[in-house]
Amino acid sequence: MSFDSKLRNAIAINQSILCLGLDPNPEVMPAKYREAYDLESKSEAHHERMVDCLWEWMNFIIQSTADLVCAYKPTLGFYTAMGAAGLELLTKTLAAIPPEIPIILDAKHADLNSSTVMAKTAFEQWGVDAITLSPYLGQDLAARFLMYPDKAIFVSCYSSNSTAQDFQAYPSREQPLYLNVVQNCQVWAGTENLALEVGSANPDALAKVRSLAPERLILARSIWANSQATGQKIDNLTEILNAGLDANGGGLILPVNQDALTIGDPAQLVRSLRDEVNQAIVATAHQSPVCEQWIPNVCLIDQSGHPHANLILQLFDIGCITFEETLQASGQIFPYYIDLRRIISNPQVFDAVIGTYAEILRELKFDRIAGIPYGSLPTASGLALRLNFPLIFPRKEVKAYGARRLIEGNYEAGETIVVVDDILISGKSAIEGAQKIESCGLKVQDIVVFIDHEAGVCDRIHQSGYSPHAVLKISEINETLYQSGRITEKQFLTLSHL
Ligand SMILES: O=P(O)(O)OC[C@H]1O[C@H](OP(=O)(O)OP(=O)(O)O)[C@H](O)[C@@H]1O
Ligand SMILES: O=C(O)c1cc(=O)[nH]c(=O)[nH]1
Repeated sequence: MSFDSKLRNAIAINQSILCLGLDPNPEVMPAKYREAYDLESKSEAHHERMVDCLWEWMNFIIQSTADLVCAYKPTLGFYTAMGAAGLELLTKTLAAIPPEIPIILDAKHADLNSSTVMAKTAFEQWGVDAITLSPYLGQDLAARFLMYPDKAIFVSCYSSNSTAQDFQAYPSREQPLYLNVVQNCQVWAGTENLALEVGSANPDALAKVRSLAPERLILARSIWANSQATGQKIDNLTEILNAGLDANGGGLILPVNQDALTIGDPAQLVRSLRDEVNQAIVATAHQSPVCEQWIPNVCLIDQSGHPHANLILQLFDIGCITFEETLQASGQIFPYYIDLRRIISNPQVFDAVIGTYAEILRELKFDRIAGIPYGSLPTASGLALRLNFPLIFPRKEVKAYGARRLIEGNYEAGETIVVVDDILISGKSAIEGAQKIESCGLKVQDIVVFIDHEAGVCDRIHQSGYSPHAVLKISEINETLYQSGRITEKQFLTLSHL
């Protein structure tokens, strides 16, 4: 089962968004295990027994809390620090975790050279479901771990450590590096495979990350830093929930105070925290409709969200929608430009876009796929390979040399062709392409595009005798970008007045 499904199930079954660290730190070992541990530690030869003491402790924590948390998070450093015996302890601890509870290995891995083997060991040998990574090696590092479609990475984007401010807040409060990290890794992978880790007792950073990544899972850390002692209550729980929850009241994992590891009855502490958090979530959810109904001129994110919201944001982030006066093929000048040709340079986005076209094509009847040059040729090629259909394309200009063909690729007269284009603006390119195909004895019924620019273009396609299908309407893109804070009100209005 994928990390994403496992986590959702664990949240639902245990009614908990709490994640518990499994850190065998001898310094905070409870007295019950401490005595035996201290005794063993007096002798070098008794190293194995010391590890046994730590395992008994970890196992007790797991057995006490497995019905109260949505994930466990062992910190790799505590285990590797003990050498070979520590790795043995890790293996035993992982094995004690019930298979339905996802494991997030807190490795903060940051070494590119060892990343392939690390991914293999963590995901295949240890069987963990997710791993934390340091972001500064960039997408190359993440890519090694993203080779596993059922697993996930948590990109560590903000730390509560005060001296980390020197880096993460650089160069300015308005455009700090950590938000750059969030924005950048939005295009590395979809929401099922890439989550964010934010360590802060102060909800501000969490809120900023959430506004840039409205759809991502966030693992909050260090929220206990300002709370008074024994860990039963988080001082600013409501603020943290308001800052970190997504528009659907989910998408957030909270840590249990590490005090839970040190006390005699961890179940009681975790249960009372879980109940407190759940009540606060319900109270938070009750507040939202009131805001939505009564605050005028403020666009809040629609609770239901667009099913392709994540993809829309990724398209925006890779520069597919820009706001500059641009000459269109029709000769008109628009104050924006939609450039879907950029998707081919980002494999994750390209793959997701092809998936959305494929859903539509699977419902249609045709013999071959035709792409409209040039913009849609890569997409049509991707679809031909994904759906296992032959590909052709009408040439934009017929060459004065070579085979001088109007249609490239093989076909039989009378076959039905589905036409694939990226965007319908005036509809001219798609209609002319379909007509060229028909002029060679083929039939065209359906034209499938990624974006319908609206303003009557689908009517024109119908009037020319074809059926238009679009993954997205420009108005849906506009709404999603505005609700997520990606575009200003002025830009929203620009795209609204087509
Ligand atoms: O509906 P329309 O008004 O025809 O506009 C949409 C067309 O414009 C773009 O192609 P473009 O002509 O820029 O050529 P390219 O794909 O070769 O870049 C786009 O790829 C569509 O095919
Ligand atoms: O030429 C156009 O009209 C045009 C093409 C395209 O890909 N995007 C856009 O906004 N306009």
